[in-house]
Amino acid sequence: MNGLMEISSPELVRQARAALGSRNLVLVGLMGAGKSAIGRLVAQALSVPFVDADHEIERVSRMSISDLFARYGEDEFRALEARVMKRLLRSGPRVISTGGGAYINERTRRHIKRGGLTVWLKADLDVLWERVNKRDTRPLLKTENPKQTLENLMNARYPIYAEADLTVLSRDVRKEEVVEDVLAAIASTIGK
Ligand SMILES: Nc1ncnc2c1ncn2[C@@H]1O[C@H](COP(=O)(O)OP(=O)(O)OP(=O)(O)O)[C@@H](O)[C@H]1O
Ligand SMILES: O=C(O)C1=C[C@@H](O)[C@@H](O)[C@H](O)C1
Ligand SMILES: [Mg+2]
Repeated sequence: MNGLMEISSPELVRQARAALGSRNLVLVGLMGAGKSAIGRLVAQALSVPFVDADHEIERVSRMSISDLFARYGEDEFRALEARVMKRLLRSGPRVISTGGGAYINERTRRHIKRGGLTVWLKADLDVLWERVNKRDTRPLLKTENPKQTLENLMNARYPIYAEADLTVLSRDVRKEEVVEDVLAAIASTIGK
């Protein structure tokens, strides 16, 4: 979906935009949750800039995420991710879609908590699997049983994603519906 999205309620957009103020909206969650796809649409609805942290990491390193993992390993990737996130969080408002492991890393999570309003896009295993099994660009899923790996990641990570300020269910419905749920969740923080 690349065209302009139909948001049913301009009032909802207005409330969400007012609630966000100058903060960054930071989307967290597992691979396939829709952080990139939904984040782009939420930014468009709110008329604020959108940044995808994975793309930003690829841009500054001039390498793909897969190559970064293969050449330098996960620890180096996480250190780079933490630096990029810290910089992205310095000014707002914008919508920042994180990589799936960003919020799990303690250092990066600290930066995020300081600099943004966080939304966990939560999805169940089958929805995630349906979405991620079409591409093999995710280094952590290059295992013998990637669906099992995804389930293990869910079990390990869901308690940490649950620390996010807001949770929205990313389910098998039109993206616009999930976008509206995100806007409603942001709007609900007004005055808090
Ligand atoms: N509500 C939805 N309905 C249908 N498809 C969706 C929905 N949300 C996301 N998708 C699709 O699922 C796929 C994965 O989504 P996306 O790339 O946004 O996930 P992500 O959370 O950014 O994952 P990663 O952490 O790997 O970057 C994309 O092809 C996207 O278009
Ligand atoms: O869940 C994860 O740890 C990752 C998710 C992707 O967004 C990338 O940031 C990378 O593949 C690692
Ligand atoms: Mg993404």
